[in-house]
Amino acid sequence: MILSCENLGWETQGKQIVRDISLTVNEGEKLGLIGPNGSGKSTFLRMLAGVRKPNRGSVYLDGQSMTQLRQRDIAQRVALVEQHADTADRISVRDAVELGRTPWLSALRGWGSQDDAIVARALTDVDLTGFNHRHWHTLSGGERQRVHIARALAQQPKVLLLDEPTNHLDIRHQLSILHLVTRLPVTAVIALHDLNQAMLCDRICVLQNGQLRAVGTPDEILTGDLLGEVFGVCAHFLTDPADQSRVIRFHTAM
Ligand SMILES: Nc1ncnc2c1ncn2[C@@H]1O[C@H](COP(=O)(O)OP(=O)(O)OP(=O)(O)O)[C@@H](O)[C@H]1O
Repeated sequence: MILSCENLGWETQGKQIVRDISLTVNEGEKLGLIGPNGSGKSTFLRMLAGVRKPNRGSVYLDGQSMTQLRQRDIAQRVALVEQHADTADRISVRDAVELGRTPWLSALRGWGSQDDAIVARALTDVDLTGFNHRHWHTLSGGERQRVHIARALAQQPKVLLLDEPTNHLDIRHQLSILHLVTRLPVTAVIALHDLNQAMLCDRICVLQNGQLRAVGTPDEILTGDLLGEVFGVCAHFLTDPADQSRVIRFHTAM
């Protein structure tokens, strides 16, 4: 599914938080979303998900404006994992992930064995097999993060929007979630603070003060000049002898 937006903007209290963003994310593409704290990444993702109504511009799914789609139609197509997502205390892990199936259920189409299999698969994908009956409030931060990702996977969306999906995870789970997402047959936008992880994406989009500063391949975008201008750091590029990939080391700017 192609996700696009035109002249997207949101302002509050007279302050323009996201301004005039036009962008197309191609079918199956993984787009990394980077930018300093407060640059508008979460706000932009929420508008792409249809959760925050833009003040200006529109979001399109395969060319159809989101405003023409019912909430249920959007939920069958788009899943969002928010940065500080919470859920009711008494819910079990299994129940939380089953919520991902809600957009697909109706009076005519009740819960079936196929839904059980999808939920079980989602739990396996995030390495939470055996957590079915654990209560949400007993989970660690990283386990909660993985439950939210499993809920989004169980939704079987065509567009997956992830807001810093790795921020609570240990390094093994960071890598496994990123590799899982990059292999999924979905169009994805992933907000990331780890710029080395952002290099796994097909393209990277840089936000600065709510504006689209640049978009392109990791090699085009992650240059010393741009990182200096946007993040105010000095970047040095090394080569990993294991696979010849580029690694960025950061230093405070003088
Ligand atoms: N409801 C709101 N009312 C007032 N200001 C808001 C609101 N939502 C967001 N902002 C402001 O808009 C700016 C962008 O916020 P946003 O959360 O989108 O940034 P971000 O790039 O995701 O930041 P971070 O990297 O810190 O997560 C911030 O300065 C934030 O304080």
